[in-house]
Amino acid sequence: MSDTVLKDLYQVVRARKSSPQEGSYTCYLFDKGLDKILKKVGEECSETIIAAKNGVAEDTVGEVSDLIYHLMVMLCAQDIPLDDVLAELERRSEKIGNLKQMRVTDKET
Ligand SMILES: N=c1c2ncn([C@@H]3O[C@H](COP(=O)(O)OP(=O)(O)OP(=O)(O)O)[C@@H](O)[C@H]3O)c2ncn1[C@@H]1O[C@H](COP(=O)(O)O)[C@@H](O)[C@H]1O
Repeated sequence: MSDTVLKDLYQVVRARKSSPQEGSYTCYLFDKGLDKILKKVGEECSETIIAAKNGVAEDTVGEVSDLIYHLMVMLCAQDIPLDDVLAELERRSEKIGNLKQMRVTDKET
């Protein structure tokens, strides 16, 4: 899988917002508005939990993918750049990585 798939998905979703297309599910969601988008995020979240609880990996992968797509729609609906989320994850990764490194160093001394 390309590591740009998330960025590509976000770009497609953003393009749907600025230039609506016939038959586009994304445009249908933008037309319905934020409450509908948030309802879908909630539904997909619940379906993800149920799939994970059932323990069928293939179903969980499908539900997580639905959830991520709807999160991308939610971010676009609120004009929040995906890069802000990626930067936050990167910041946490560095911060938590540094903390773990400090703990290892503490144990060694
Ligand atoms: N990743 C997705 C994606 N994941 C899920 N879905 C749609 O999300 C919907 C979720 O299904 P549900 O049964 O929960 O909902 P529904 O009953 O169809 O509709 P609701 O009335 O409940 O909203 C399905 O119609 C799926 O097709 C997606 N639709 C689009 N994308 C991506 O968005 C791009 C643009 O899609 P369009 O906007 O449709 O051109 C596509 O190329 C994909 O990359």
